[in-house]
Amino acid sequence: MSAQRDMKEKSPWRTPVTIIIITVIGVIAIVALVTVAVLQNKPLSQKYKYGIVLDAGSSHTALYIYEWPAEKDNNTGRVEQTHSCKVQGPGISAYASDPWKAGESLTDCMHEAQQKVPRNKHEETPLYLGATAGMRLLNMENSSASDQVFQAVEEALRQFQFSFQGARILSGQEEGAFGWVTVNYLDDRLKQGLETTGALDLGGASTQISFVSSNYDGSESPKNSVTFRLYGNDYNLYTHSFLCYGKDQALRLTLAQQTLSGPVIISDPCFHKGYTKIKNYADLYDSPCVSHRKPQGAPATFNHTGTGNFQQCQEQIKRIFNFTYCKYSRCSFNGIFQPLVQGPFGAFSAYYFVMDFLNLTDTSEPLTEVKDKLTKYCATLWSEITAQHHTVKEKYLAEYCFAGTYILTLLTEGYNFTSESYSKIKYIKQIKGSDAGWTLGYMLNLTNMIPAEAPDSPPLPHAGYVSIVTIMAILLFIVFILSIRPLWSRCSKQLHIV
Ligand SMILES: Nc1ccn([C@@H]2O[C@H](COP(=O)(O)OP(=O)(O)OP(=O)(O)O)[C@@H](O)[C@H]2O)c(=O)n1
Ligand SMILES: [Ca+2]
Repeated sequence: MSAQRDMKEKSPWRTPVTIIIITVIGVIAIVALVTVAVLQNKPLSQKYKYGIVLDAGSSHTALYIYEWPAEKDNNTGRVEQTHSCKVQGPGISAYASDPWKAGESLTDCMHEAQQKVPRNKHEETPLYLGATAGMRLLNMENSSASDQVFQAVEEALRQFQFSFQGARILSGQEEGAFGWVTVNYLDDRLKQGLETTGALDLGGASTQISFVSSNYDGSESPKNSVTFRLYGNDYNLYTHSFLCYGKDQALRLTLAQQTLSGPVIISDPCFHKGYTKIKNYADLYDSPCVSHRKPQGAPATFNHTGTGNFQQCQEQIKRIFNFTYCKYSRCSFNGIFQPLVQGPFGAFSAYYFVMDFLNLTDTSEPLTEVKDKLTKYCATLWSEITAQHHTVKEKYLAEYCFAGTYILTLLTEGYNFTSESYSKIKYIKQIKGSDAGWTLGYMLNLTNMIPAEAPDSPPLPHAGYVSIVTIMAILLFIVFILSIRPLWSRCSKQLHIV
């Protein structure tokens, strides 16, 4: 008996030290359990991924850097633009006769990108170049020149450590559709399945309109229809890109119809009174948008003189749209199908630059008032305009009367926006810090960042999961304490005996 008692008393499980150790281990285990629960799905340190897109537009090239958390969480609109760089000089299509310069022009912005993307991420960062209407026109006019420009650009981009994914011309459909994806992604409309926003993009050489129309299924004009399945929602998008109807080419079209007989002086209502400049016929007609209309036997130059009259300018601009034929139920212009515009719209690129300059971005202002203001602006003498805006590039400055009039005419006559639907347009440059344009949508698509189906939502939100594990841990702790209580009381009795 006494030997047995001796053994019991000497058992290591019965010493106060052992009991304290067990208690501490128990507490540590429970704390660890709760910590694991709290950190579940949350990385210890936030790591980022990067993507670079070069937008090789007709008038200029811009580089955009995007950043997103590396964790596989594609369920929120979390890709953000962290940096942009405007390439000095014209768009790459202007280097047709000197292709290597097109490549060289990109290097400054590429060096900037090297600085902005962390060094250890360069190799894994995809780099894309997408070209739009300027290269579309060059490709139509001289495909070998366009190939050479691409070769030069690719060679230049391969010099960098980034993961170069190629340079190509986007179709007008892609340009329109990706602009729409960008706007709706940044507005968090796709993930939540909200009513979408239409996209209006005005470039230098082409212009795009894209929107979802509830009473259009895409069958009437399949080439104007793009279908997407994003986050579990189906979208049937109407989109069209009008080549030659960007701001610069539309100006050529408008001027070309005033120079049919090859006059020496052109009195242009879209330019300010007092504006006068000698221009070359060869330059005006140096574009496939107008080259076929070059007047025979025209002199080398003409004197481009402004008369500053909004009403007459609008008349001239209307004539570049053809409304005479339409084989569909309804058309915008030039025989292109378009359902009635519907819902809110975001208007960006030159829509924004121009209307922002003219202080006409407030679309709650009635259209009649917008027209009145533009009438006054166009009627202002050129000398006054240059005096008021001496910091603005003269080429841009001379064209704002035309550009503003063109925008209003394109929207109301071309796309059939009414006073009411015009008020649903928002002129935008950026949404939540990222530029509106096709580049973000293009990258999201190429990196598969937008899933077709909504991500499986966990049965409980993260907070709910943490609460349940915490409650269970507390219960476990109470049970544990209760179970070691007899040991504690026996232990303290022993201490009393001693
Ligand atoms: N502050 C500015 C900047 C640009 N522009 C005009 O805006 C047009 C260019 O718009 P942009 O969206 O940059 O065109 P690109 O992308 O170069 O052309 P595209 O999309 O047709 O390829 C040009 O006509 C340019 O004169 C302007 O009026 N004011
Ligand atoms: Ca563009």
